[in-house]
Amino acid sequence: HTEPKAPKDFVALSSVDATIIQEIRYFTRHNFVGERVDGYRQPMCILTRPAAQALHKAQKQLLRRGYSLKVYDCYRPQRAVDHFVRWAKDLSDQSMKDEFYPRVDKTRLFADGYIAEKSGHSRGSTVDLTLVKLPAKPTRPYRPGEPLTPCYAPKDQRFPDNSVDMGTGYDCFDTLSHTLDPRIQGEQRANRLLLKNTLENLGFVNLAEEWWHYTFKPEAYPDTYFDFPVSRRSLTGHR
Ligand SMILES: C[C@@H](N)C(=O)N[C@H](C)C(=O)O
Ligand SMILES: [Zn+2]
Repeated sequence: HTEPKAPKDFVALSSVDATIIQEIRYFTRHNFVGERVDGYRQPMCILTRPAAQALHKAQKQLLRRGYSLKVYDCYRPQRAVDHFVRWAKDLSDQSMKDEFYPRVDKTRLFADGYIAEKSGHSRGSTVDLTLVKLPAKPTRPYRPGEPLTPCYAPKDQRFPDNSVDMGTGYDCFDTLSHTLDPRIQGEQRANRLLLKNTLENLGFVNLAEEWWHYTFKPEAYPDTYFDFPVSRRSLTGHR
């Protein structure tokens, strides 16, 4: 049967900037759901062209300072958000709590602003990302069932990530992930601010609850929630 296609101003980020590192977590089982999320057919970053071009500008500035961007999530189909909603209603499934939301009750994740039922990601101009100091270290895959460590533990105890220390891991649903949380100081705060200042200068707006979440403004599709799958095919022969 036919899946919806992306409008033609959506692009693969790799075609605009091949140097930006991609670790698409919802394609893997290493995320708060603990399984591949609906609609992620390939581990790729799709965005509206203006958002991708703005990330390319940010990357050029950061490379000069010895850093690279690394994206964890970009365009997110509505069916993926619906998967999050279904997962959130199933209180018997807390398999990833010990890493991703140890101190937040699962019933609070939407009310506390960590996950949205209508997400900016589905509009195509929102991205979750971090900084990697170059040269990037290799990473190891997550092994389903491995012991989990809280995402706010000291960096050397958290699940290994070749990113700089932002004070918490990605998708750490905790007040410590609030971008300007006063408990985050020193190098961790400086890292958050380097990402924030670089991106805000180029037109991105941060979500105060999450140091990793940015929307490029003005949005090409401020009120359309797309549902084409994350795959090369969604971009071929598109409208
Ligand atoms: C789930 C997390 N990565 C995220 O993107 N949260 C915001 C609030 C969203 O779902 O749009
Ligand atoms: Zn996000």
